[in-house]
Amino acid sequence: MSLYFDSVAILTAPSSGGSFKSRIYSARNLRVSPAQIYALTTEAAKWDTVLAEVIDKSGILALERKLSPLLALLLVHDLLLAKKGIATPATHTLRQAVERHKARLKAEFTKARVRRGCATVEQFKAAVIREKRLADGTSHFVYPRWVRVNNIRTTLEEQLSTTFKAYRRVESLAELATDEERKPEPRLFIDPNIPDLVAVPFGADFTSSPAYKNGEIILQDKASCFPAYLLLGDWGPADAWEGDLIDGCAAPGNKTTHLASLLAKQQKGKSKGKKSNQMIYSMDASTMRSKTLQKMVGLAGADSVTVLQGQDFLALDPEDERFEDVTGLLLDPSCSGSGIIGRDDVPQFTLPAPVQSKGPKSHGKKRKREDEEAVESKATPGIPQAAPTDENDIADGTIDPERLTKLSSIQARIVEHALSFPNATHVTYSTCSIHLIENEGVVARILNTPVAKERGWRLLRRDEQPEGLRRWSKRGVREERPAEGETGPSGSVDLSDEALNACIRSWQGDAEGLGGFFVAGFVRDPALATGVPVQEPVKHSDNEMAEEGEEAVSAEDEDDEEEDWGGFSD
Ligand SMILES: C[S@@+](CC[C@H](N)C(=O)[O-])C[C@H]1O[C@@H](n2cnc3c(N)ncnc32)[C@H](O)[C@@H]1O
Repeated sequence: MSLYFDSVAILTAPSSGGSFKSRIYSARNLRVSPAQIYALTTEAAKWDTVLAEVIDKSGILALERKLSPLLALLLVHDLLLAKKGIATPATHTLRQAVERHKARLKAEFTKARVRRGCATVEQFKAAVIREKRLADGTSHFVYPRWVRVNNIRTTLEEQLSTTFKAYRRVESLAELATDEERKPEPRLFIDPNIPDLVAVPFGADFTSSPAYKNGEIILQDKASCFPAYLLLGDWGPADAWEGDLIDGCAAPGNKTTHLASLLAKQQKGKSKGKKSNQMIYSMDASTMRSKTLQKMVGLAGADSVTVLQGQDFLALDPEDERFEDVTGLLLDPSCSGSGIIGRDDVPQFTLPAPVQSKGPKSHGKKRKREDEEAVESKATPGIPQAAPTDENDIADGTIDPERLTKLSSIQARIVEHALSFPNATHVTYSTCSIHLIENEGVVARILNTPVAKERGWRLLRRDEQPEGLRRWSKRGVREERPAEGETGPSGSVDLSDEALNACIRSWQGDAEGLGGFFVAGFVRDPALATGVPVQEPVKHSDNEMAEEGEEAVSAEDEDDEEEDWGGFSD
């Protein structure tokens, strides 16, 4: 019974953030393999509505008082749908409690299938998934696999005729939705906003394809491609980007290699033989994650990139002569990761109705039964650790307000530091967070800094953005409030409509197939510069950014910073 008791314990434990899978894999005191628990819980979640219906109609909860609704659902799932049936010895009392009613349960399952007009279990499964998606309003969701073509090694045209040769081109993301009745047909959608980006059905696996192994294609979400495109955008071979670049928070390297790919495309059209010596300085404060960055840069063939392993961006001296030609900086610092799909994705089950109590006595009995069930397992979900290949390094995605405030202070400090590079003209700031305090809040704060005013930094307006992003409609927001009945950060920000329109957002759960993301671009406008000199910047120590495994936020000096910023109204 360990599989079922441990699964119940994991499913009913209070949420500690992080993806469901990583919580299982880092759980303590499991008596069965995490893979077994993950397989059972995710499969049973697909069938929950039908299993609840079958259990209710068969009335077994009233007859078998030892079974709780969730335990019954998991056991009945395996009885009806697992190849080997219930995974316990045949003599176990709870297995017997379910198997005693096998004929009745099977009959109810068959009736449920026939009622939906399905001839096979596969058709039934597809129908149930459709039914559930319609019921919870997610029928229009498509989360595809996004694939970026690396212009250093290949071109989109070349990939369309090789890696994607067998793929049929479709005209909308919705056409990529997988119908679980049959194996997904290879289909491909060319993204209209980001050049050289395609989407394919989620199940597509490229990890063993030559194009992936040779760094010709890179698996990178669409929103994660916004920052590099916003920075280097539509500059053409005739007027290619001038100057060097810095990616200050770069591991595992998706945006660095995207910058390199965009530069390579601009260079390709330039006069032959004229080799560019443009540099991209790419760094990460984490030594371990820097190794992944170095590997990814090598695989992408990005010779223009110099990796500064373990380098804290805040400790970089803007006056260092190595950086005197730096004109553009991309900053994608650590954030809460609240926009990442898969955070806190614990399956929510529709359960069979519990047995009605007949007065206070039987209520007491039910409580006792649940308590007994809880002590059957000592399993506790773990706090997941971020892998070096995760774009965001904050592992659990929890939204403690104090932590968000600290994160936003560090984020603002990082962007402020970028604005102080003497020849910088363009800077982008991005997060994969949905929270105002880490996004528009940081922007408001930055625009009010002495360095922004003295040097004439302002937001890159929507009408100045690269063509593909100008057409992107999701823009900055002025206010954040938790949904009714939920708790979470709230606040508002004092930015003009033009400034909010300059900020780019994406959200989980709409038809765009993305997670939550934010990016804003800053440009230096000499006409706005006050010229009032900025005071000597505060020196930051090299180890302000902690190594992996530790808090990525330093709390020092936070109070001083909060004083001169009045961005949030509550
Ligand atoms: C969101 S991830 C970056 C993802 C990366 N831009 C990509 O696209 O693959 C944030 C990274 O910033 C690094 N980081 C945080 N603070 C830093 C600092 N002060 N200097 C350099 N790196 C920092 C973290 O170690 C982490 O790897």
